[in-house]
Amino acid sequence: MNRTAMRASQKDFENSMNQVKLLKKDPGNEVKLKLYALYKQATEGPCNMPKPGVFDLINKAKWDAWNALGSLPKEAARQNYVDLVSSLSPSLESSSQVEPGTDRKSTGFETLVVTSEDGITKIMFNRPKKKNAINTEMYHEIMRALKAASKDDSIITVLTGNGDYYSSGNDLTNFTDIPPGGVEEKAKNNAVLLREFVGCFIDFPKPLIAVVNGPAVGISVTLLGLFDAVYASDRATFHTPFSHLGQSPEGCSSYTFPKIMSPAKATEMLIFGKKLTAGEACAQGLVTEVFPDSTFQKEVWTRLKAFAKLPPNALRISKEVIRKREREKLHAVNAEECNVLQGRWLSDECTNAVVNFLSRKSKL
Ligand SMILES: CCCC/C=C/CC(=O)SCCNC(=O)CCNC(=O)[C@H](O)C(C)(C)COP(=O)(O)OP(=O)(O)OC[C@H]1O[C@@H](n2cnc3c(N)ncnc32)[C@H](O)[C@@H]1OP(=O)(O)O
Repeated sequence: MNRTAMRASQKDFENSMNQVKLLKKDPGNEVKLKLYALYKQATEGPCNMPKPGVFDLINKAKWDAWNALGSLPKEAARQNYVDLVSSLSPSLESSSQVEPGTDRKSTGFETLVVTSEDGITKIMFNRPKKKNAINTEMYHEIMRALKAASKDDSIITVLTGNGDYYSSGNDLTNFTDIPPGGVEEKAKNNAVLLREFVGCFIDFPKPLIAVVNGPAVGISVTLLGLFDAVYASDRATFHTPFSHLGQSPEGCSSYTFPKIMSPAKATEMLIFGKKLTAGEACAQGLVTEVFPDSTFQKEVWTRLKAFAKLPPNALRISKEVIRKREREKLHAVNAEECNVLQGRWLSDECTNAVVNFLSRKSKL
């Protein structure tokens, strides 16, 4: 039978709504918008909402999708919804076969896989399909994982990424869910979150090691200045395109990078957005050592396991001796950077860059 013959019953429609809730594999924004629009059309008829403002990106996209359905009859929208959900069945079937560690809830985290073994707590960014972009939930989960790791019985803590990226930095959709207080409140909330987040790295008491498995962007790069060692695959790149995004440096990089790599080299990266290869980042002191990608995991984890057998108190105390003089200064730098960024996030330069990325007009 031709399913487009507008025969979907209310029961079919309800079944499809339930199926959507069971989808474990994210069908992507385009499909989610279509589902939203068809649902609204099927239940309420043609779009009857006032058009949201240009900066209210998510609600604007929803409104556009619904409005685009024009005067499509409710029954047709209901049928189209049922057909669309049934076309997603491959992702329904495969949801139970998702490999461990790929976008699946693990040890109480939605965006991370956190494991503890051989004296090493590994915190792995786990949004590979989004290049491990750090959304608001992930900022909170990383803080929670770091706090737990600082108290657990592991000797060292490692951050790494699942998939081909280490992390593409701040999830640019973080700028889109505008609270009732408007964009000013959003910028303030983000500044508070960022300050607390970076503070967890400044204060982390055990050796903290980055295993940079692939490209790193934005905040995932700047934070490396607060790590105790950084091991990188030769596939990794290091990119801080803040000016391109109308933003300014964070993660204490305005202080750590000029110290690590000289003010002139830091300027090329932080102001002009020069992307470094792993070899260049190593030559400039940001990366401890680079390994061929083919042997990266094996060589790095062998080394880390050996580190984790060292006397834990000696490791902690040595870290404290090395870092304690700088801690107060780093907190002050962090506060200032967040303050400056709060202003940047309200600028036209930043808004345009985010809108261009989200509307697929630009990429790094
Ligand atoms: C609240 C605290 C704020 C702290 C501020 C920190 C500042 C920063 O971190 S600035 C850096 C921000 N990051 C970016 O500007 C990167 C943007 N992403 C890209 O330019 C590209 O995605 C890429 C070069 C990283 C990868 O390009 P590629 O062609 O290989 O893959 P895509 O198809 O673009 O990506 C797959 C998928 O992932 C989504 N995505 C990737 N990165 C981000 C991101 N940073 N924010 C939001 N979404 C991201 C991308 O949109 C794709 O999604 P769909 O499959 O749904 O289209």
